[in-house]
Amino acid sequence: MNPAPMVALVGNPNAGKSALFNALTGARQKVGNYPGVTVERKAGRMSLPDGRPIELIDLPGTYSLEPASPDEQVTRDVLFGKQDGERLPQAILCVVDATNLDNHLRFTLQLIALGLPVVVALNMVDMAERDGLKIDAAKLSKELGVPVIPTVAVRKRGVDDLKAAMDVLVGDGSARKIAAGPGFHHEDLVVLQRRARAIALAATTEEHGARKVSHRIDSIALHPIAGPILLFGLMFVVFQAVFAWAQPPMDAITAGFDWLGHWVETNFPNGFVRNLLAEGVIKGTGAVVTFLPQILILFFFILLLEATGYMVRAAFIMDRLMARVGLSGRAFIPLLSSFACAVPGIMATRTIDDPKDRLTTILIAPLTTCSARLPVYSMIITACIPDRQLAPYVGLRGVVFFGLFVFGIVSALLAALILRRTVTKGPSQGFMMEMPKYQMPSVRDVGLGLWTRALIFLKRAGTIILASNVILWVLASYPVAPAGRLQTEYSIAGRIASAIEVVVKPIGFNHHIALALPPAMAAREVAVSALATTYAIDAGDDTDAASSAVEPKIAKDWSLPTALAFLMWFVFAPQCLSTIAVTRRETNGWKWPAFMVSYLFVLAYVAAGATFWIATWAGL
Ligand SMILES: Nc1nc2c(ncn2[C@@H]2O[C@H](COP(=O)(O)OP(=O)(O)OP(=O)(O)O)[C@@H](O)[C@H]2O)c(=O)[nH]1
Ligand SMILES: [Mg+2]
Repeated sequence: MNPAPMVALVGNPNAGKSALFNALTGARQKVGNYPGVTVERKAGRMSLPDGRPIELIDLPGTYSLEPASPDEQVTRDVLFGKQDGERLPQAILCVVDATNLDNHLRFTLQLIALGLPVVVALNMVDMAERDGLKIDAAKLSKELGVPVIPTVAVRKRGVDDLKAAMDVLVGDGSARKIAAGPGFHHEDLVVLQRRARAIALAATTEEHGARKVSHRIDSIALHPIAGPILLFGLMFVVFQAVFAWAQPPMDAITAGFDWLGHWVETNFPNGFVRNLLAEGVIKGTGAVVTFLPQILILFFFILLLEATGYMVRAAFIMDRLMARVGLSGRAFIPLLSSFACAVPGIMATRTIDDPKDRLTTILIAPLTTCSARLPVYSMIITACIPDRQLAPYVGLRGVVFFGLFVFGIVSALLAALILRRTVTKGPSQGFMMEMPKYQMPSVRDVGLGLWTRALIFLKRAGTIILASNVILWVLASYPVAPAGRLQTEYSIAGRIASAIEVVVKPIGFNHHIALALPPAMAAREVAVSALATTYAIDAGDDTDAASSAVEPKIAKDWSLPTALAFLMWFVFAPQCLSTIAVTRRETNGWKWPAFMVSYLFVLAYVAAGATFWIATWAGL
């Protein structure tokens, strides 16, 4: 049997390719209202009206066929069948943004010139209508010489027509060969742009100036003074909300796990299984899962800001600052993704064309506050910072939390500044990013985004966090301590921790922290579950200590300087194996991950130590 014909989705960034891919295949690829969301090729299956299957490939957006950055290279390689073991696409589904026709058509003309069958999805016609633009698809089709189908990818409008057009296009299934490589010269591009503009003009039948909405919002959002104030204010509100709204659901989750732990303790016979379940599994994982509401609230806001198109404005505002430390403006989006997790953040650096710009961004990505740090920060803040209102709707905990995020950003910028003058020296480039249109966020996209985040988090809790914690529990429970000796000191893990303690004592760390640090290399949240578990082991059958909440134990056991030093450690330390692995993959070797791990550990040690000694000296 012949393999299903392959059709590649190609177009400028932010044209709606992934949204269309989702509409056609039922997949759940990430869509976002900024260029550079997709950085990898993703395949999916769709079927034509007669049931024949098509392999559809979603690709990173690109402005032309001359690749500038690694993600654009992916698109080019697929189009020319250059990827290993890859066949040539049978046809191209070119997605253009109806509100930005002349720019997008230039690339369409290049694609058509390749000689493969092309169908154009004239996407975002709803936005064009909103802007008072009317485009004659039939006329556009005549000018271009290929079928043009108006679509609204997010509402699945035009999908059936598109399938019908693709049916004709893939026809008998015999692939044509691409005639020549893209030998476009600069003059050609100018000619091409002129033709694109002429075609766009001819096909636009009506235009009345309603594009003012975006302009009016931007006159504030991009204002040199009002813009940064707005950005700062928005972020401030977000972090307040994380603490203000999350408490009731967090209490409910804690109560649920406490109930479960209690149930296990009363219904299982005393022994290995009961203790493993109660201390290692339920208290440990429970302590981490409790933070789900905070993570979801944070992402709710991030997703809203992404979907509306505001994030690119934020990038624009930050650009001056970023340029000063030698970062490319394009580094903003990867750094923003790093707030979720440094792994997709480092992958998103593929949109940066300059290799040294890209390397710098990879090296500082672990400094932005990823969501795995949130449970650690939140645990310490709840344990050590009183729940005080500084002003109506302004809580102290939210302010400290916000401060830690800002501190992460400032550290990343400082690190970039130093790296750019030493290890990754080179000229840096200015900002070049299209401003997307403002959009009302769709409930479905935001809901789906939250759902994905929740699944990622719960999956981590159920796999890597659970596994690390079970291993820790076993190592911390055996050999059983004789009467009078503390279990978490006598056990195997306890002895390893005592060795580590020698190194970390000078920066104020105690035995429990030394126990938690090695397993937290697997994932930062393990620091929380490990503390919950080791405190549970020490409490033994003491039912007063039965709650899985760790915060009261920390509040009782740790001095404030120790807690602050622990926080500082987590701002800097490269406590994450996946980040190291992805850095190795993206930089093709061990040199840069090794460098990254060393500089971050040194920074973590120095920062934690300085914090501890200054706090002690200040009498905290
Ligand atoms: N109103 C409207 N919005 C759309 C339409 N198609 C896509 N969008 C929105 O446009 C934005 C970009 O969509 P994506 O599918 O991520 O764009 P992309 O072409 O895959 O972008 P890259 O992966 O960055 O190249 C998202 O916010 C979508 O929700 C449409 O037809 N109408
Ligand atoms: Mg995409």
